[in-house]
Amino acid sequence: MTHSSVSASASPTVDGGGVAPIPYDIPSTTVGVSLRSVTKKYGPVTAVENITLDIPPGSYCCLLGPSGCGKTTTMRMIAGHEDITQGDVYIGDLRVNDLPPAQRSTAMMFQNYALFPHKTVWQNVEFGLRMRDIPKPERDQRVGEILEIVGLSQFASRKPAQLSGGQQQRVALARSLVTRPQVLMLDEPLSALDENLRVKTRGELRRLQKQFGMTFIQVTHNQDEAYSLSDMIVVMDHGRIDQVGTPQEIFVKPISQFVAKFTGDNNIFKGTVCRADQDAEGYRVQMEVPKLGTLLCRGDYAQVGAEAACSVRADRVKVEPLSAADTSPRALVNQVTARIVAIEFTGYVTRVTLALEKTGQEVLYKVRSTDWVSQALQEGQVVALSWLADDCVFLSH
Ligand SMILES: Nc1ncnc2c1ncn2[C@@H]1O[C@H](COP(=O)(O)OP(=O)(O)OP(=O)(O)O)[C@@H](O)[C@H]1O
Repeated sequence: MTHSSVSASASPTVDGGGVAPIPYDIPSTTVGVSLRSVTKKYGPVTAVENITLDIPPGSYCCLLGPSGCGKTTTMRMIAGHEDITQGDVYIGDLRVNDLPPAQRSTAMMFQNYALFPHKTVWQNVEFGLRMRDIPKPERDQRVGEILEIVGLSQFASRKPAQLSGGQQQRVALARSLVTRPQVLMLDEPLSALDENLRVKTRGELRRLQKQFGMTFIQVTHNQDEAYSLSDMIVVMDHGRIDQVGTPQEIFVKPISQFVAKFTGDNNIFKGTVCRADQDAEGYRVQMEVPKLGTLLCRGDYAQVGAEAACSVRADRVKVEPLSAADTSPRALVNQVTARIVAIEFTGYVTRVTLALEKTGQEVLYKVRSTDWVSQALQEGQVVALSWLADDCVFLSH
């Protein structure tokens, strides 16, 4: 799983548009990470349960899930800061279960950056190289280069307290990268930043990861962050992996109620599979939803009689006045009446909450604000709510 990485002469840009190759050969290699049936127990608590996962070399992987689902424990086992109760961890082709962190070619960037407050930016970045007894001329060269890449050369003699949150974050990143790890792990690296800076900094992180071509593994509980950064998202729940996929796959095709709830504004309907017909694109599934009737959705596999659910994204539902709704039998599939209970203008998008007339279940509708205004619908109004079977995703559990 090893491949050679970058070495080029173009100048790096931190603020520029394109992704410039880094000007020297760090890291010389990058590798992937594999977990094989990995379990971690703390006494009676199972923090991570039987996880198998392959993170390809050079990818940006986010471990996404709610607090306590086992993300940090998983990352710490890869980095060697936590013993593995069962299973194997490989970095590249090397089984690392028994290797101390310093011998794993990994680096970890912590949530609070863990910078030395009394050392300058330069000294903070240089620290790891000193610990490795790298001679001074090489230290100077490597620290100088990495500070240039992260755009901090002019701040080299400042102390961390004299920097903004985003700049401190970049010092921490430079300090992790300067040791030339093959895999970089980042524990909620953006959580200390305010919203604007978070968005800007995540763009920088992604750009640097591409520049270096190095495997990044990041822990986050923020789905926007995972969507914007990742090549690969691993959604975790209660110590297990629920779904692995690209951001688009997770967004468009969640496989479980948990993923659908956690990763987006999805409307979920629970019921029983009453019919499943296979065609070229998978399964066309009919679900019987108590008090609501039959809904049609799409899935990769469904078993008749199984209790399951289906989900439709808030931006894929259609809302229209009852008088305008098509009442032909075909159009009545996935069409229900609902009352508008709340309208929330959030700028570009308006979020509309509706209560289904038959069940009272609340459903979210997200619409471009300009479109909403032209629809001229009011709170309290009863409307027709519908969605296409192709936009409705079958959730097996
Ligand atoms: N040292 C420990 N001793 C006992 N239980 C632990 C220990 N560390 C973690 N746990 C438990 O293991 C589970 C997973 O914790 P972990 O920190 O990996 O979750 P997380 O998804 O990273 O959460 P967060 O987003 O809050 O950091 C939790 O139930 C936690 O309480």
